[in-house]
Amino acid sequence: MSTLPVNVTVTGAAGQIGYALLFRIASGQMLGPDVPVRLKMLEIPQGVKAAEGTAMELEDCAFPLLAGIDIYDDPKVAFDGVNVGLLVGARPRGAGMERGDLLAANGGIFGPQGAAINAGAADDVRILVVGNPANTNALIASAHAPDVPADRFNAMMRLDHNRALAQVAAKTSTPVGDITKVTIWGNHSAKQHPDLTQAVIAGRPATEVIGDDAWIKDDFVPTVAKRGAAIIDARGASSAASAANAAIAHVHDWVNGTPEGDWTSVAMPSDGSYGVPAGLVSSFPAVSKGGAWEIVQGLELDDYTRAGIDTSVAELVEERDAVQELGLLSAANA
Ligand SMILES: NC(=O)c1ccc[n+]([C@@H]2O[C@H](COP(=O)([O-])OP(=O)(O)OC[C@H]3O[C@@H](n4cnc5c(N)ncnc54)[C@H](O)[C@@H]3O)[C@@H](O)[C@H]2O)c1
Ligand SMILES: O=C(O)C[C@H](O)C(=O)O
Repeated sequence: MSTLPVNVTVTGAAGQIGYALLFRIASGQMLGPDVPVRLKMLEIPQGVKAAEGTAMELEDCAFPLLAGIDIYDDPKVAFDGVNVGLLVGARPRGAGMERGDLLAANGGIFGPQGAAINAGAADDVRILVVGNPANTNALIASAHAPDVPADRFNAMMRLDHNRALAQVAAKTSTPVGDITKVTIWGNHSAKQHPDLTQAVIAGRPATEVIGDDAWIKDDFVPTVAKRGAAIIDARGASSAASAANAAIAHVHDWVNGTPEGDWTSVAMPSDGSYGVPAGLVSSFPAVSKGGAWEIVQGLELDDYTRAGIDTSVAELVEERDAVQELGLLSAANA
C-alpha cells in the first residue's frame, strides 16, 4: 500500500461493532502504523445521526493517520474508490423471523452493496463480510460484483479462530502465542467445525498435549461453535469488541501476511479444495502471501474432521440454494 490514504468503507458504522472498530482502524492497528486512512462510514438514514456522533469522537482523538471521515446513506458513494470494505451492517434476526426471511432481508442489503462495489471499488479492493449470515452474505455481494475477482470477498471466521485459541490456551495453561495451526472449517454458525488435529502447542501436537479426546469432541468443539450464542445470552447483545478485534486481525494479515509457521481461518470462495463445492464461501486454513490468501493444501482429514466439514458445508449449500431460489445471486436483482 502507498502512503496515499487508503479508503476504508465501514457499513453499520453506528452499530456496536462499528464503535469498537473505527477507532482501531483510525489508529493504524488494521493497516499499519505508517498507513493513513480515509474512513467512509455507511449507515441507513436512521443511523446517520449516531454515525455523526462517532465521527465527532474520531475527530477528537486527533489520530495522525486519519486523513478524512465521510458519512453516507448511499452505498454507491460509500464504496466509490474503496480499497478495504468492512461489511458489518446487517439485518438481525427478529422475533418470528425464519431463516429464509433473514436471508432475504440481508440479500436486499448485500446485493446492492456488491453492485456498488462492482461499480466503484479500487482495483485492489478487499472486502470482509462480518454481518450475519456472513458466508452467504459474502456470496451474495460477490455475485453482484462480477468484475471484482471473487477471492476479494471474504467472510469473517477469525473470531471463531481466536475463540478456539483461547479455549486451548485455558485448557493447557499455554500462552496463546505458543499455539499454532488451529483451523475452523465451514460456516460461521453453530455448525462450524473447529479442528485441532493439525494444531501444535509449543512444538508438540495439540492432541498429545491435551491428551483428552472427549474434551475436544464434547467440550472444545461445542464451546467454540456456540460461543456467539453464549455471549448473547450473557451480554444481552452479540459480541462486539471481540468481533471488531477479529476483523482488524483478518484485514491486517490479508494485507501484511500471516506469520511464518502458522495459518489462520478464512472464509473465501472455495476452489474445490477438500471437497468443498467450488464457489461456496467456506472457511479453510489459509496463509496470506503477497496480499492474497492461499488455502493450506494437503492436510489429512480423519473421519471426525471429514464429517464435521461435510455437515457445515451442507448448511452452506442449503443457504446458497435458498438465496438462489430467492433470486439473490443474480446480478440483475441488485
Ligand atoms: N462474523 C462474525 O464473527 C460476527 C461476530 C459478531 C457479530 N456479527 C454480526 O455483525 C452484524 C453487526 O453486529 P452489531 O453488533 O454491530 O449490530 P448493531 O445492530 O449494533 O449494528 C448494526 C448497524 O448496521 C446498520 N445497518 C443496517 N442495515 C444497514 C445497511 N443496509 N447499510 C448500512 N448500515 C446498516 C444499523 O443501522 C446498525 O447501526 C450482525 O449481523 C451480527 O450478527 C458477526
Ligand atoms: O453468534 C452470533 O449470532 C453472533 C456472532 O456471529 C458471534 O459469533 O458472536
